[in-house]
Amino acid sequence: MKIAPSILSADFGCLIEDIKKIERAGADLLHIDVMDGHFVPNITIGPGVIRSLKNRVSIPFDVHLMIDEPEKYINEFVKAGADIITVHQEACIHLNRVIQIIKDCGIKAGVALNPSTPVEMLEYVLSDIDMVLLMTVNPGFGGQKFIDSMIDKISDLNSTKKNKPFKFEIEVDGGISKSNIKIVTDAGADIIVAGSSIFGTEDPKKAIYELREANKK
Ligand SMILES: O=C(CO)[C@@H](O)[C@H](O)COP(=O)(O)O
Ligand SMILES: [Co+2]
Repeated sequence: MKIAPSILSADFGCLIEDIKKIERAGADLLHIDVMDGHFVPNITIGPGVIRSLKNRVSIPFDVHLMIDEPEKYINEFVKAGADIITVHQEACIHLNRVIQIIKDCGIKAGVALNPSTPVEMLEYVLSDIDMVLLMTVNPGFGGQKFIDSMIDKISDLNSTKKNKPFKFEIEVDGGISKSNIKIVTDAGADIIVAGSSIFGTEDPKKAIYELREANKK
C-alpha cells in the first residue's frame, strides 16, 4: 500500500516545510489537487507552485486535475514537474485522446471517477492507463466524510483487474483515516490519498505511521 498525502490540507504558508515532514516520514507520492472553480467549486494551485516545489522534493508528483478541458494544460503541468497526471472522466469529451496526450509527454496517465460515475465508463481505456483514481467523496474539498458505498466500487474495479493483465493501480481519494484504511485496502486500493488525516494533525509523521499500522490490523 502506498500513501499519497494531499497538500490540500497543508499550511500553504509553510508548504515546503509541511512537504518535507511527510517526505521524511516515508510518503510514497505527493498528491497535488488542482481545482479551477468550474469543474469543482473551489480554486487551488496551478503549474507555477508545482514548478517551485519540484527541485526541492524528491518523491513523485501525483497531479489530480479537477479542471475542465484538462487537455489545454497537460503540457504546462508536465513541464512544471508532474510525474502522473490524472484527469476526470467527467471533464473529458475525448478521453482517449487526452490519455494519449499525457502518455506522449512520457509520464503516467490516470483517470478519476466521481462517486456517481460507474467504473464501466472506463472499460475501453483501462488497458491504456496507469492509474484509476476512485473519488470516495465529491471532489472539491478536503475533510469530507468517506462515502461508504464506494467500498463496493473499489471491489468491483479490483475484480476487473483479475480478469485481464491490466497494469493500472487503484488510487482512492477522500475521507480516508486510520479508522477506515484497512477496509479500503482490503477492497483493493493500492494507493491511499490522505489530506486532513495527515496534514490536519499535530504530527504528520506520526499520522503516516498510524495509517500504516492501522492497515496491518
Ligand atoms: O481531491 C481531493 C478533494 O477533491 C482530495 O485529494 C482531498 O484533498 C482529500 O482530502 P481528505 O478527504 O483526505 O481530507
Ligand atoms: Co485529490
